[in-house]
Amino acid sequence: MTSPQPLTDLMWAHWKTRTLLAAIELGLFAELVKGPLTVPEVRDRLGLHPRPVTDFLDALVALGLLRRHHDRYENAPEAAEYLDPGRPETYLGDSFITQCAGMGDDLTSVLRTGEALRGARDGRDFYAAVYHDEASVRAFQRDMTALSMGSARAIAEKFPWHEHRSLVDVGCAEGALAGRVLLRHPHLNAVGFDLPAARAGFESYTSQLGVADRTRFAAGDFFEDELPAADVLVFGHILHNWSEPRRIELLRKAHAALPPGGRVLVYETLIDDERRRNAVGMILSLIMHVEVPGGSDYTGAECERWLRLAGFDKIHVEHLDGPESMVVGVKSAA
Ligand SMILES: C[S@@+](CC[C@H](N)C(=O)[O-])C[C@H]1O[C@@H](n2cnc3c(N)ncnc32)[C@H](O)[C@@H]1O
Repeated sequence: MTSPQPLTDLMWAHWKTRTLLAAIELGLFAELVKGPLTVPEVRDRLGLHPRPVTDFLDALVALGLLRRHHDRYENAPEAAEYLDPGRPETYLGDSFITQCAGMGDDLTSVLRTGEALRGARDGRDFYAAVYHDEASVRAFQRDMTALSMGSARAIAEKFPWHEHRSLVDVGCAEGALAGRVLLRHPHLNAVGFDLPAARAGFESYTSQLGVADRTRFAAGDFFEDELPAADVLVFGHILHNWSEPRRIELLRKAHAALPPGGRVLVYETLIDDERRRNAVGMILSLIMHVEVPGGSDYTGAECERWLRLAGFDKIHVEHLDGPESMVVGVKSAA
């Protein structure tokens, strides 16, 4: 006899996420930022029905998202840092709404038809659709910042930045990676390279962080234009948007833009080489199939092969944070 628990765990995992989504949609965490509240206060402020509200709040306590002292509820530290919309630098609430509410409903049809959401044919269609106005560009960028923050902090610590003076964050979005690294390493300068629509977000984010005097935004299309030169070129969550030949093309461009001794750094939700353990990596790969045909996540070994084809050596793979890892390669002197 086997236990049904691996299956029922998945069912409860869905409900745990659903409960969190309801709290985000209702504005609960934002309300608790103002101070601890009792059940009747939460009920009144959010306009909730009295019957389910105590179970709702205590379920969030059990999930570790709220804390209860006597009859008052407050945000747990993780909720205070990542679910407070007043902290856009780390806010993950919008990511939960875009990643979890509704989008996965299309997975079955994508698996049947191979057609991506909104009929996108490749990453270009995807970004053209997502960047339809300034507000949606900013929402996408904030999402990226929140999702990449763990990796950005880990890269600021683990990469040998003291050996280099400059970096280009290729497909920088708001510049979360460049911002974190520059805050930690005052000797560095950075260029954020992205489509023109990303400029306003990048410039506002880096000036909020106080690193604008050491950053510059370069507008361009990484398939049409050369990449700016620097000691280190970073690709964060870039390669998984594109087909394999496109990935190799970008890495070859990076090789051309680096000086001898320069490094390329690819960070991504890398799938483990055996394709057995990093479920998040494989699920994110499914999300790529939903969003952009040709897009998918990949293993460290696959990335290492592309880096070698592009001319890099001394390649290593290193874990960063949660399900994310980086692959680093060196451009050796000819
Ligand atoms: C998935 S986001 C990753 C953002 C950031 N590197 C991170 O890890 O959070 C991909 C980025 O690539 C940019 N991008 C997409 N197509 C591009 C192109 N053809 N040329 C330059 N940037 C592009 C997008 O605008 C977006 O900012």
